[in-house]
Amino acid sequence: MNVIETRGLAKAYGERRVVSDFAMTVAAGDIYGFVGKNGAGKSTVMKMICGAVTPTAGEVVLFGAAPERREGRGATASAAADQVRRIGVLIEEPALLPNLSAYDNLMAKALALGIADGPARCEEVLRLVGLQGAGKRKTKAFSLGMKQRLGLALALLGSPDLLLLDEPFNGLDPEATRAMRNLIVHLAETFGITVVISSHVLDQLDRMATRYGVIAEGRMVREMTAGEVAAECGGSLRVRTADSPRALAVLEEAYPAAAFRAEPGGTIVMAGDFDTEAVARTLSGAGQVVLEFSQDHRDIEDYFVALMEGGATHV
Ligand SMILES: Nc1ncnc2c1ncn2[C@@H]1O[C@H](COP(=O)(O)OP(=O)(O)OP(=O)(O)O)[C@@H](O)[C@H]1O
Repeated sequence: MNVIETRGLAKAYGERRVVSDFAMTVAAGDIYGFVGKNGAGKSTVMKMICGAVTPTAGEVVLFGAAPERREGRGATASAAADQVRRIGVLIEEPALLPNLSAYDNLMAKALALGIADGPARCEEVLRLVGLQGAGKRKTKAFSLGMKQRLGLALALLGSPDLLLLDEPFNGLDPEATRAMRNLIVHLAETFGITVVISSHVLDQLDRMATRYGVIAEGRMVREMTAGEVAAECGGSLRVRTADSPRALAVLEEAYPAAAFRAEPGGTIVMAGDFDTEAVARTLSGAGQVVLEFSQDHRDIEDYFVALMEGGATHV
């Protein structure tokens, strides 16, 4: 089931279009890395998904059904509210009451949400985010990392099925970043929560995301699985020999699991990272004269920057 599907989503502020014809699909259980340059429109999209910003055009289908389709037009507003209640949101800095303790901040929201077992739930989410020892402290004394964790606790209070996290690693040191990442993965794996994370910290996303969406100038450039990113980022070996069809046959036999592509001009491209000497030995052992040989390494940063710039994406 798709937890989020946006169709033709658009937002303009006055004359300025910041999101246009935006199509995004997030499946249940995804940890979806939402990637784009500053100002590309990530926060605006997330705010439209959770109902904080009204789209200029298009629709957001949540949990497999647009409210009016599921409930009939009369009940649209309450159905939409039900859907929004299933979303936990951490967008920008969490709005904390500085003179209240972490626990009281949580209790204030628990009361507003009408959560039945408020005190127990507040203790539970404090424990989940590793703040059980700091519940009584006023939040004005919290470090940025603690504030972010408390923001996540607030987002978790209503037991959401979907978490929208906008730059959750912002301002965190490496240790706090790792703790936040482990926590997000734990939440996804233990409770089956679907997570959308916008972040510039690509190496963190690389360790957790199962799917990606890349936004540039308010438009979806591409969505892909982590496997596709790995395959496309994993580098490639380019080989040109005097007898390309024969060399291809030799390599396919020697590397049955590898993916090959033959380019015009006789160059063979093997997707992945290889022991170049072993490949060269295989070819020369089969009597093939190697004319050109190069290993191309791409990293995830280069790959996403190219996508965000609208550049080439293939090996
Ligand atoms: N309320 C608003 N009024 C006018 N313009 C806005 C408003 N909110 C956002 N924008 C503009 O919309 C564009 C997209 O902003 P948005 O915050 O969605 O981008 P982003 O990808 O989240 O960027 P960042 O990575 O810097 O957070 C920006 O140019 C921003 O200035």
